[in-house]
Amino acid sequence: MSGTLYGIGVGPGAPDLITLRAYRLLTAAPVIAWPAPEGGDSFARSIVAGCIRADHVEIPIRVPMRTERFPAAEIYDRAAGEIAEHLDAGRDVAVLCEGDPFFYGSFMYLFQRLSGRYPFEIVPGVSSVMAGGAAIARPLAARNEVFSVIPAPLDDDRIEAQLHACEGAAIIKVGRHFGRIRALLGKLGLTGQCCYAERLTLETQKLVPLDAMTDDDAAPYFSMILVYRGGEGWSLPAPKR
Ligand SMILES: C[C@@]1(CC(=O)O)C2=NC(=C\c3[nH]c(c(CCC(=O)O)c3CC(=O)O)Cc3[nH]c(c(CC(=O)O)c3CCC(=O)O)/C=C3\N/C(=C\2)[C@@H](CCC(=O)O)[C@]3(C)CC(=O)O)/[C@H]1CCC(=O)O
Ligand SMILES: C[S@@+](CC[C@H](N)C(=O)[O-])C[C@H]1O[C@@H](n2cnc3c(N)ncnc32)[C@H](O)[C@@H]1O
Repeated sequence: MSGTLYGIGVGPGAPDLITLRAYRLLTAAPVIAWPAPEGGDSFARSIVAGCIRADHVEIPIRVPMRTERFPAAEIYDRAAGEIAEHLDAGRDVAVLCEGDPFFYGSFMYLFQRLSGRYPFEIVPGVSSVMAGGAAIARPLAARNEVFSVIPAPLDDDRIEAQLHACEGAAIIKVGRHFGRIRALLGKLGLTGQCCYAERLTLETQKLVPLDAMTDDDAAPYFSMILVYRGGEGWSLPAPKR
């Protein structure tokens, strides 16, 4: 009998924000696969490093984080082949993903390649966006408000149109797009209603009102800008720095 493919959300960063199910499955699986950038450590693996044992077989999946799909597609093909060998031998494989696996996560590309052939289970994780609302102590959406998730690599026109159509938003994948996005939010008169949130739930978490930053400030990839226009007059507590 073949093994089961697990897509495991490990949460936004704090090791105790993984679910009981994620913990149970990843400690029971003999094989663990995790994504990482081409030249750096795996954030997903670092979140659960305390649960990984010497007898776990580990499969690193080094993904070129580029806008063109072709290089990543080849890596996913190869990783799917390696995972399939374990599944064929009856071994379960847990694929780690920071946050939730089906929310802008690389697990979906392995799922596409393997789910037709093997039993699978997807374990939802606490997404970074949910950690964002908790960190700024502000409900992300209420009543009939529309909350949007907007990827920063989109062009300004698309982002502006999305912002016009919602009361609240999380602009994710900020990284090198920070200056452009802050300038756009300024043009739209929204800077005063935004909070910049970096490395949420980690010791190094940073929360800064966007109007306390300049367009020249730098942001790492693991950052987002929360935009809040709706709600019923909640006030933003002084952020921890
Ligand atoms: C092109 C670009 C933007 C875009 O999304 O368009 C992009 N990643 C960029 C940068 C970047 N990404 C990461 C770092 C390291 C940060 C650090 O370590 O400090 C950096 C910074 C850097 O490299 O400079 C880490 C990372 N990325 C993802 C995860 C989670 C996961 O894998 O689940 C993790 C954590 C993995 C871990 O656990 O460590 C996931 C995705 N990133 C993707 C693309 C898709 C995969 C590619 C594909 O399949 O084509 C996918 C699956 C998203 C999707 O498909 O929605 C953008 C290019 C630059 C730009 O434009 O700014
Ligand atoms: C490729 S998406 C993956 C999202 C992830 N699957 C989730 O459910 O949160 C990566 C983006 O999520 C956001 N992100 C993930 N973890 C974060 C954290 N700990 N703090 C701030 N933003 C984070 C950033 O905007 C980052 O660019």
